[in-house]
Order: sequence, then C-alpha cells, then structure tokens
Amino acid sequence: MNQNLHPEEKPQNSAEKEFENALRPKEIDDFAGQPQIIENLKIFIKAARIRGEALDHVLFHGPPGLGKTTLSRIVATEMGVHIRETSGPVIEKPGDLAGLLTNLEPNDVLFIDEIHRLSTVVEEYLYAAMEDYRIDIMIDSGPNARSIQINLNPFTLIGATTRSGLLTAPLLSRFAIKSRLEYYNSTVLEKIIIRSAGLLNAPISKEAAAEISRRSRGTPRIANGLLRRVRDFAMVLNDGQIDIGITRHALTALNVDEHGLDEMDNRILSTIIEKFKGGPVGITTIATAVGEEAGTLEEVYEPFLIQEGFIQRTPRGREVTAKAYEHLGKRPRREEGPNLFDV
Ligand SMILES: Nc1ncnc2c1ncn2[C@@H]1O[C@H](COP(=O)(O)OP(=O)(O)OP(=O)(O)O)[C@@H](O)[C@H]1O
Ligand SMILES: [Mg+2]
Repeated sequence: MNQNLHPEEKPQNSAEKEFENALRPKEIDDFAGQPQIIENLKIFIKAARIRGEALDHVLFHGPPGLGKTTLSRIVATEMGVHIRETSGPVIEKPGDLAGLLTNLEPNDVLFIDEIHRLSTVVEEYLYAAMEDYRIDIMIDSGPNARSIQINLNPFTLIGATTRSGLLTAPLLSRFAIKSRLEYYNSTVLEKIIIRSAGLLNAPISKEAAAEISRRSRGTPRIANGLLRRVRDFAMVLNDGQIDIGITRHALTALNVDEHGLDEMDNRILSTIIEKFKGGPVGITTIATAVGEEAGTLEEVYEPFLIQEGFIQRTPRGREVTAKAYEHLGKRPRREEGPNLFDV
C-alpha cells in the first residue's frame, strides 16, 4: 500500500493538524517558492497599507497541500489584520454569511476555503458584499417582511480552491488578484524539509532532505508528512539521526513510490496502459474507468503527471509516455503497421 497522503485528503486527526500548524510558515519571508506570487503580493500588500485600504479580493487556486491556507494567513499577518476562517460547505444560508461579514473589522480578511462549494444563493449574496461592501438583510417575516441594507467595513475576501474550474464567471471576475500555486521543485522542497526538521529538532543531512524532496510529489504537505514518518524510523533505529541510509530504509519500508506518485496517479497510468493501450484516450473515459470526476483528474492529478512527463495531452486525448511504462515496469506496445525492420 502506498502511504502517501492522498492529494485530496487534508490532515484528518488533530495530531496531524497540530503537526501541520507547527510547521506552517507564519511570515512571508519563511514561505519558500512561488516567487512570482510572493513578489506580487508584497507589492499589493504594501500599496494597500500605504493607502490604508483593504487589500483587493484574492483567489488562491491549485492542487492540495501547496500552501493556499498558509499564504492566506500570511497575507492577513502582513496586512496587520485579523483573519476569520470558514469554508464553502459550512456557509449554509445567506444569514450565516451576513453574520461573518458584519463581524469583520475594517480591512480584515475573510477566508473561505473550498470556495467552489458555496451554494448558489450564498454566492449571489456575496457579490454585493465583495463589490460595494454592502448586504441586504431581511427583517421580520410575513406581511411585515422587508429588507434593509447594511454597510459593511471594507474587507478582503480570500478564496481558496483546488477546483477553480467549478467557479462561476461572476465570482471569478470579482477577484482582482488570482494566483495559481504551482508544484515545488525538489530544491525548494529540500529547503522546506530542512526548515521543518529544524523546527522538530531532528538532525537531518542534506542528502536525506534531497531524497525526501524527490519523493514528495512536488508538495510541501507530503514532504512534511514523509519527514514525520522518516523521523520515527530515525528515532528508533538511528539515534534520531536522519541520514541517507535510514531515509532510504524508511521510504522503502513505507513503500513510497520512487517518483512520489500516489495510488491514484499510478491507477491512472496503469488504466491508460492496460485498458486503453497507452492512449490516446479522452479524460472522461479515463475518469469513468478510475472512478473519479473528470474535473478532479484535470485539476488535481493530471498537472503533476504532465509536468513530470508521465502523460502528454494530444488533440485526441491523453497518452502515456515511455517514462510511464518504465515506471510501472511494463513494456510499451509495439507500433502497429510495418516499421523499418519489417519491410
Ligand atoms: N511555501 C511553503 N513553505 C513552507 N511550508 C509550506 C509551504 N507551502 C505549504 N507548506 C506546508 O505545507 C502544509 C500544507 O499547506 P497548506 O495547508 O497551506 O496547503 P493548501 O494549499 O491550503 O492545501 P488544501 O488544498 O488541502 O487546503 C502546511 O503545513 C505548511 O507547513
Ligand atoms: Mg488549505
């Protein structure tokens, strides 16, 4: 069994949440990678602070575990304001949203995680709040029912989503700042792992950090998760020293994929190879075969597989590459039709 965190899975138990929070960078300069996003945010934050205004609304989108929640909190810290955190499915009705909005102090941040899961009524209610800092609320009921308008303090909405493809155009257009987080290269992940090990007081060699970084699917959350497991092995078997030997031993024992691919990644590759002769095959067909939504495949899994050269997009669909065959220990199918040696 592959022990990597499923990319769509957030840490569930409180020990994992606590671990994640302990390693979360709190200041912008501790946030590694994503240089373009950071550079821009620094400017927007500085400008907003000079003007004494709320920062424009921000959308962070991209695959799980890349730092959307972390960055949102950092933005609030850098703005010197409070952050109130909620999530799309939790806001059931406009009244819930009104409650959150009316409690914000000037320039505060309202963070809505999984913003693609807002209900339509709540989303529509949000438009006026985002645009004019104003909401209508209904008072009384029956024949006396009437709506009154309430002015809100200026605020920044920060939305986070792994599925930006599900956001409606009117909502998207209300975010002036949209940032897509990208997978991290192993050099940056190595830095993150070394920083995390420092916070955990776990001595780690550069080689060991590099090895973990290569198997972390470009994702800080996975890197920290693997570090946590490797540290256990090091404590019990190696006096706590995380060196390359114990790291390799642990990663083998944990059955971590050589490229950091998770179960679903491997299922996608083997499905394309076994059921569709390596492709090309359409994304919806693959989705049905692996039992996942096409949009999730497209936004959550496929980008990494394409970036790492396991899959390529062609006009006729997705095709696995020679690297995928090699990774799964399978032989590429022979080209059909005569080739040079057949004639
Ligand atoms: N750039 C970074 N530098 C250092 N650590 C990071 C960075 N990005 C993420 N992390 C670490 O990875 C963990 C996961 O990050 P975070 O919770 O922000 O991801 P997310 O994008 O919000 O994921 P999800 O989509 O599942 O909500 C955090 O504990 C944080 O410590
Ligand atoms: Mg998050």
